[in-house]
Amino acid sequence: MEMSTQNCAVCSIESKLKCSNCANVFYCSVAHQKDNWKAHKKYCYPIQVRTNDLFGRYLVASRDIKPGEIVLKESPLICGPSQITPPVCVGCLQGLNNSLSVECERCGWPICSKPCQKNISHKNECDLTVSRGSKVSLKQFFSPHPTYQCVTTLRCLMLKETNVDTWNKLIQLESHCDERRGSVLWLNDREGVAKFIQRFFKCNKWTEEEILKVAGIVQINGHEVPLTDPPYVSIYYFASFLEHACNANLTKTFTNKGEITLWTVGNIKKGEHLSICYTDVLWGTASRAHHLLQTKLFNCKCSRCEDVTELGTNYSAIKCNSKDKQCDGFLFPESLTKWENSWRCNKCSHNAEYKYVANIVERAGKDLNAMEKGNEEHCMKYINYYGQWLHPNHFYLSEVKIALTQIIGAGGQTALQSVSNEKLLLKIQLCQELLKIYKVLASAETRHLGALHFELHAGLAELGRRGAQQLNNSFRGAFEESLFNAEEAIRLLDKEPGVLPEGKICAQAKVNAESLRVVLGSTNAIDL
Ligand SMILES: C[S@@+](CC[C@H](N)C(=O)[O-])C[C@H]1O[C@@H](n2cnc3c(N)ncnc32)[C@H](O)[C@@H]1O
Repeated sequence: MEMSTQNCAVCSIESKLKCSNCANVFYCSVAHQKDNWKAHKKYCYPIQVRTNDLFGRYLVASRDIKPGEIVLKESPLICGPSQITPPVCVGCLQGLNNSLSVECERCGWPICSKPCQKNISHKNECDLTVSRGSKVSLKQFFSPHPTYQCVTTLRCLMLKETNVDTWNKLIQLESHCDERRGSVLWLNDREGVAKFIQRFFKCNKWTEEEILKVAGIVQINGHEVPLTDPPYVSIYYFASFLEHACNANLTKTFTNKGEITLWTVGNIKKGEHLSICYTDVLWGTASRAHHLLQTKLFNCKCSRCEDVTELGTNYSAIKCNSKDKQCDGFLFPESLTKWENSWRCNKCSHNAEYKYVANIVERAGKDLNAMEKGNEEHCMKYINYYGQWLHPNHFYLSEVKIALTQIIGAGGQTALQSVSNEKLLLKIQLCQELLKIYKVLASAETRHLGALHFELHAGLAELGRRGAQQLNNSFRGAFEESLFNAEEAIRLLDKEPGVLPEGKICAQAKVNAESLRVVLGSTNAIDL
């Protein structure tokens, strides 16, 4: 990382001119800035690496950053299959099935088609399998296959021989190898990755310790990339220094080529910590905390985790079960650190045993898992039933409500036309309620927010159409609001790659917004 300096990056003369994009590098003249551009552009981002005891290395903004700005865009150091995955093509990493699979002629690893055999990233496991003396033979494609557990770690280990520069970057990253030792994940890595590599490839190139360190680097720094189904894993260099916050200030997207792009939704001040969310923002605090501790080995102390009401949204709250039936309060954990202790009502101070809370949450979770998510009737039943115990904003109810916003009128504008008025208004109301919650909880979660804005836009456009048919004057307002929401969807989803559903939603929103502008007779098109 280039350090902030007052000396010209080319001739070392003291200088006040600094690169306006990254604010990290100084030049004595425009000529020297131009001379250095080729070398500098790889690092020209408004970020600086800092270190403290709590986070280890982390990134801060090196200047004020405006909404929509790209803060970092970089190619991966390495890509490979997820550790737990059914067999995927070892070339392009796409999912396979019995009819879409051939074997690499040299090593037998499954590929989707002959050209993938020559994919350079496959050469690692291919060469090692050839020197092992017998081919891989995989016959089932539906459940996670143990042989795949080692592939990405193996590809990282091979960098030491094949690409020393990349290896030197990778090996600097956090592995938590000491803290992980003895944990369930570490024991699994020892058997399924370290011992497996040594046994399967009949190879002693690396010690168990070396393999476990690299397996740790993959687990701590790997990003799940949704460009394939199932997603694959990539490790990036600078992006690995980003700290986690459940209400992060950066949005992460991937380009069609697999680069990571990190950008801002709101304003960020110079010196402010830059963060992404390592876990699922739709989960309640207890699940997020558990996941972060198990997989990334830290306790999150962000403002959302430090508040049992989750920033006033009551996202984990349960209805009070006091004998006094009049109480319309909600139960929250008494202790921030121990959600398994008793819960207390925010109105009548009634104390509920954790057993009572756990029982409701467990049942609601199991029923949600077992439920057919695309079924409108099941979703309605779930909301009515669990609405008896859970806060209306509770994470399980919110998840089902998100599904409902997509199910009602699914299939485009013509499908929405056959939806009853009551259902149409429900779709609109749910979108508005959910947007209110998630703008507070996770304002950088642009995929969810963008999709909700799109559904709201669609609902309002249909409301406008019905109003116009009945010569009801309110239709113009509905169309205007619909256009606003289409524009919001575009703003939030514009950096999504075209291959992902969100990229397709964005493309549709652009078409719809144009039609709405025509309907409204507006010529003041916004910048897209
Ligand atoms: C992807 S790495 C981030 C870079 C890392 N700090 C380093 O020095 O390489 C993830 C690790 O950073 C630390 N970390 C990230 N966010 C944190 C947070 N909000 N609180 C405490 N530790 C955090 C944890 O040790 C976590 O396992």
